[in-house]
Amino acid sequence: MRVVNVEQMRKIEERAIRDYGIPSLLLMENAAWAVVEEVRRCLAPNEGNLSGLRAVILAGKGNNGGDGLAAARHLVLLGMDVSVLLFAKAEELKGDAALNCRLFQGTSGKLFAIEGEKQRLIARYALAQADVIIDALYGIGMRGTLPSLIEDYVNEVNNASACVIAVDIPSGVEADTGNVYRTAIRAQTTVTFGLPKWGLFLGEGPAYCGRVSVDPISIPKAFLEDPGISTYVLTDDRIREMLPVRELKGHKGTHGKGVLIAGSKGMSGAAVLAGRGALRSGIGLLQIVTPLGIAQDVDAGLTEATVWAAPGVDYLNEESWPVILKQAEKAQAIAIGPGLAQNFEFAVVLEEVLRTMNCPIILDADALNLLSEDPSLFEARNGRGPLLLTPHPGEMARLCQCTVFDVERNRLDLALTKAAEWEAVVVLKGSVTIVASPDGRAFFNPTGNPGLGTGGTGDVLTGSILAWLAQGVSPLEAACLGVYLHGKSADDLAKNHGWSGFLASEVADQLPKVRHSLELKMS
Ligand SMILES: NC(=O)C1=CN([C@@H]2O[C@H](COP(=O)(O)OP(=O)(O)OC[C@H]3O[C@@H](n4cnc5c(N)ncnc54)[C@H](O)[C@@H]3O)[C@@H](O)[C@H]2O)[C@H](O)CC1
Ligand SMILES: [K+]
Repeated sequence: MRVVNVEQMRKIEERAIRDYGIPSLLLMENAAWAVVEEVRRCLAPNEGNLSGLRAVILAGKGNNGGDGLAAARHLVLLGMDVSVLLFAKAEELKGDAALNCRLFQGTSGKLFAIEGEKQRLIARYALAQADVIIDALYGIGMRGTLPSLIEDYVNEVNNASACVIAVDIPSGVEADTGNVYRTAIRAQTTVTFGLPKWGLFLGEGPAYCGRVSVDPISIPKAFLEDPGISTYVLTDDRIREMLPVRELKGHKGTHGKGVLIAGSKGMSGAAVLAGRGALRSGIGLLQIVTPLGIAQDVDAGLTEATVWAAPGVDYLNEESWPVILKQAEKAQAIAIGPGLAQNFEFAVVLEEVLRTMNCPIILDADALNLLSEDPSLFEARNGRGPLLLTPHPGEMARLCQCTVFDVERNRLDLALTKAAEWEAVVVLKGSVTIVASPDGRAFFNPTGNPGLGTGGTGDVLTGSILAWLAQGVSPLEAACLGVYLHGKSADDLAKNHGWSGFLASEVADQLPKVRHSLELKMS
């Protein structure tokens, strides 16, 4: 599914109204129904009866407020006790929002125009008693900081015990950047219209929007699938299309051979975990090249891989090249970096691999650090074959010679710019990992949870991407499959363990089950 910025959403809305001829009031009505559905899901998922329950709608003066007022009217008709806190004078509202305000005023619902401190007690009481609070203060029209009066109410909503539903985007979250300047509504669910907005996946947006539900509000599919929009969110359906088919007559030769160059003294685990990620992602043959001194440990840690000991003893050095060459020549994909350590002697070998190997190469961890020390290594690749980089924000900052803060504030743009500049698929890791392609496409990954914030999970991811590449998946799709299934494995583990305490090796071991459950839904 595509993900849009404000300009793109406005254009789609305009086309729906102008070219398709759908009245804007109907779009607002459909948006309101989508909110009502979410109220039902939240308060009365089984019997669907909302009668007698209390709803408070915070409405702003724009069309987001109009959506809220239209939803408020439906909720009254469904028997709810409804109060609208309108942060404007009713006369200030325009167009569809003004009409929906008048229609609401014709119901038995209560409308309080909030101006300053006067209605504070009533509003506070209503919020404390509410079963559901609907945030229709600001949508994609919001810029910058919230007015201070509204901020006070936002804080009160965030302290209330009710279920909070945000309309289109939580108020206070900027739709293009996900920036939150001081405070924003913390929603349990965000019902977003047409297509999801960038801000739901960037900056602080993901921490505020809760579960995201997307409603097309009857905008034609052709407008929502505009080929001019090149930012996407990964979904089960899209991932299913990317999964390679396992042929009945397949064997380890046809399932791909991958070479993993990893490990150093004290970090044999990184090689083992990356290897485990690869094997659990279905690679046919995995060969690990690792320094002499730890080869036995790696071998013992991963029975199913073949392990090649290369010079030197604790860290790979210049003399490791012949061993790497021998293995890598027949590989369908190569991954370099997990646990290699900052080892400058290896830079010469890295350069050789980049210069001579045609197959896709993943650079991770310490290989990325070598690249930031010597960016001329990029030139060694010189379009010879696909390149994939898997930096976390710290590694990205070093590669781009900026701060982590700059990376986090600029994730999408930076990932895309650098993917084009480096002619590489960039997997910029984070709570919402971005996979950026040199052709300008970018994918947000919605899976995963804070339980992944533990040593070794990045190594598992690299191994998994290696396996998809070895099985013949394109670099962009291999990266998408890797991050999505890795995150989904963690989400599966979180069902039993919560968001902490599961191990990187368990994430790897969960991968086949997660992949299989997607395949089952396909058949
Ligand atoms: N996309 C669609 O097809 C549909 C969207 N709908 C809803 O409409 C809103 C967007 O409505 P809009 O009127 O353009 O903007 P807002 O409601 O978000 O409010 C803008 C309003 O607020 C003022 N403002 C902006 N920033 C600030 C600030 N920091 N402080 C104070 N005031 C601010 C601005 O000047 C405007 O007056 C969209 O999100 C959907 O919810 C349709 O209803 C259905 C079709
Ligand atoms: K909102």
